[in-house]
Amino acid sequence: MSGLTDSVIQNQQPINQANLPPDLEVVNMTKRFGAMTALDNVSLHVKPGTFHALLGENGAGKSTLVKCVMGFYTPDKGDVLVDKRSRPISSPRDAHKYGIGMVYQHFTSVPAMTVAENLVLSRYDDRNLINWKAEYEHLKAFMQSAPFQVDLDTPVMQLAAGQKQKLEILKQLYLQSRILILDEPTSVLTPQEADEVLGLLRNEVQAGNLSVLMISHKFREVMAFVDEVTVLRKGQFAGHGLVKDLSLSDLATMMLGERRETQQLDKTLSVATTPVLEIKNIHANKDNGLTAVSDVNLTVHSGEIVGIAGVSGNGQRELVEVLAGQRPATAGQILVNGETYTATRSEMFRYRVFALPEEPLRNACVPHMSVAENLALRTFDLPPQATGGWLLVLKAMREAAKSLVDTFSIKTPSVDAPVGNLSGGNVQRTVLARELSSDRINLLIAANPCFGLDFGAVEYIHTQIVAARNRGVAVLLVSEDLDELLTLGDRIVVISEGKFVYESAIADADITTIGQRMAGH
Ligand SMILES: Nc1ncnc2c1ncn2[C@@H]1O[C@H](COP(=O)(O)OP(=O)(O)OP(=O)(O)O)[C@@H](O)[C@H]1O
Repeated sequence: MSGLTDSVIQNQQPINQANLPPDLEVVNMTKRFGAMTALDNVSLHVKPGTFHALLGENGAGKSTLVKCVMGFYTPDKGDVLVDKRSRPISSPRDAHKYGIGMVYQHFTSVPAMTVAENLVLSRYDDRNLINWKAEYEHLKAFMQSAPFQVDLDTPVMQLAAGQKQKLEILKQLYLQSRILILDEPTSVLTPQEADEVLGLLRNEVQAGNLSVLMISHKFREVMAFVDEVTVLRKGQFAGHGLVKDLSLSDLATMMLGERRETQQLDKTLSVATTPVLEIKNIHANKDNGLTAVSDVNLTVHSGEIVGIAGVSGNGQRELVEVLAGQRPATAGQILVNGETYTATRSEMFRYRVFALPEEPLRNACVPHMSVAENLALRTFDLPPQATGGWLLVLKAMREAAKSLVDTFSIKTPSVDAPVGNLSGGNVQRTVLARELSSDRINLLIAANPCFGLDFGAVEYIHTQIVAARNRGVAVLLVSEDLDELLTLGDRIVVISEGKFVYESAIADADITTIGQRMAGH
């Protein structure tokens, strides 16, 4: 456990046994989507005042289970018991009545509104008239007594990811939820932010104020903060236990059903000399017109992975958007293969630039279109798919998709299923399959490519990125996961307040200095 974790956990308060959170049980729950059984007779028990993790590979049924508890889905069979009594829950509003609240993987706050406005908006009461002055005083008092603080007057769009996640948790505390369900709460946080948020939650659990049920893919966090785990595999219950009795390899075996060796990443020795991407004096603004990126310069060569480290909200997202043609640069120049590049679709095709963006379902997919159509988004107007009549095009598209689904192990009922129905990890694999499968790739820009993925998928994606690099692809890897950058990168750059403030070959990188630069020192 880190020093930070220790200090956060030590602050214990006496437990009020009489006022513990409710007992939550899921009993024999089954949920089908058409012919597909997403959840098959699964039971789970979150005891009052415990920190419980729900583990499983991508597509194991974790989100489906918690969505049934929250009333988003109606299970085909099974019960939710709160304090040992079966409760009808058909909406999050019902769940709230029983003290159950959920923090989602993606932020749900309204970006243009302030923290205070978002908190008031999150309430379930139907008051038409809001007495803002009284409300604001109430919010100030709430914030002072909350385990962590976020400035009430800041518009949400100006908050860094860590603060946004804290706001999502604060919303639930404000709503007086006693059982908090968290869907991968730390995916958008740095390790330090994650330790802080989980440590604060752990304090609340130990004080008997909260129970937590957390979906997680991060073994480190499970080992450090969690009391009990329930594991799902392919929609079925695969195991349960106390974390103190389980090793990492026990957890992995429960998840996968078999013992399995970890893969080695074989980076070939390469001397990177041919510049592929040149970023020259680039400036860019945030949505609100304030400076996001200020005078950054960087060259990425063929056969190298350059990692950009930084605390989220320091300009990395805007920089990637400029490189992906989703945001204009306000000054500066980008070259690819020595020629001016403005990231239009035709230039991306001509210069063979591929992008793995953050939040792929929103930024790189059309959710209601099928897996096959989404896989073909880059190539539908090119041969062989674009030759012949429409029926032939569709056939070619489905054939190409089937082969990609196989190669990239995408779990989908068929290539005709809407991509929006896939689990988060499988959406990510779909985008990855589309972007990485081309042998024409020259430059890969990846932003947090392993967000929300199980450890098997993470390993797979890392292997694919390194393989691309070994083939001579230039890779710009933006990640909030420092370990990922140190494992994959050849060089590392730190971005802070929109500027590059540190650069080093990975072999010579000094972790303490990187941490200090990330924190703006
Ligand atoms: N609305 C839906 N319609 C059809 N199938 C669905 C729907 N939601 C989920 N599924 C399927 O149910 C299965 C379980 O998905 P679920 O999202 O619960 O997995 P998960 O364990 O949360 O995965 P991940 O870690 O990738 O988020 C998957 O095969 C998914 O494709």
